[in-house]
Amino acid sequence: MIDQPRIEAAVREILAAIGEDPEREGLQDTPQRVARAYEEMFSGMAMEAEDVLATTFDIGHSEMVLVKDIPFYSTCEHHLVPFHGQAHIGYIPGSGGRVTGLSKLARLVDVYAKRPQVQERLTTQIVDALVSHLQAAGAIVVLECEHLCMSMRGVRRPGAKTVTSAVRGQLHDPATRAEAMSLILGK
Ligand SMILES: Nc1nc2c(ncn2[C@@H]2O[C@H](COP(=O)(O)OP(=O)(O)OP(=O)(O)O)[C@@H](O)[C@H]2O)c(=O)[nH]1
Ligand SMILES: [Zn+2]
Repeated sequence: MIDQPRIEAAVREILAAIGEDPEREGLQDTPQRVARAYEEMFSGMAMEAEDVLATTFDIGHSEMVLVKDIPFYSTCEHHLVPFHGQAHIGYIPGSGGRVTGLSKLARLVDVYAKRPQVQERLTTQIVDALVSHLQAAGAIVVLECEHLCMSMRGVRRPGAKTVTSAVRGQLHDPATRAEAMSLILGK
């Protein structure tokens, strides 16, 4: 649980610091709104990957499962502004052939995306969770993101895409990796 009164006090302070009047009508409820928004944006702080991946099915499928174009939003830990994009997640079930529900892969993204993040760590945390908690024999995660800290401020390059990838286990095999990448890129 995040400390809502503390966020509210901090937001009031920021508003005053930029020269605003936190008591003017339009801003009176803003600290509470921001606190509620942060509760959602940082909800991953209270979630564990193992809980999300606890539901598994033994359907004897030992080939790659890939869910692509999973939209997500995260928060850049350097500037506390959003970065967002699409996640592509593939894994090869472990020797028991256990797979998880497809929606759980999108939930797994949120466990780590809904925290202050950098894209590289988000990528490796997702891929490592598939190995640790789903016992996947191989896993690949590719993230394609736009960082608002690069678009709306600073270097101001809207549209620039950052692509990160991480592979584990059997996905190190060049042919398997190439198959995954062609499935991901074959839009
Ligand atoms: N590697 C990596 N860098 C990121 C990510 N998100 C933001 N950044 C970068 O973090 C860097 C922070 O650089 P600093 O020089 O400390 O901060 P800054 O003065 O605000 O930098 P500018 O954004 O260039 O104005 C910037 O280059 C951002 O583009 C990310 O997910 N991964
Ligand atoms: Zn940033």
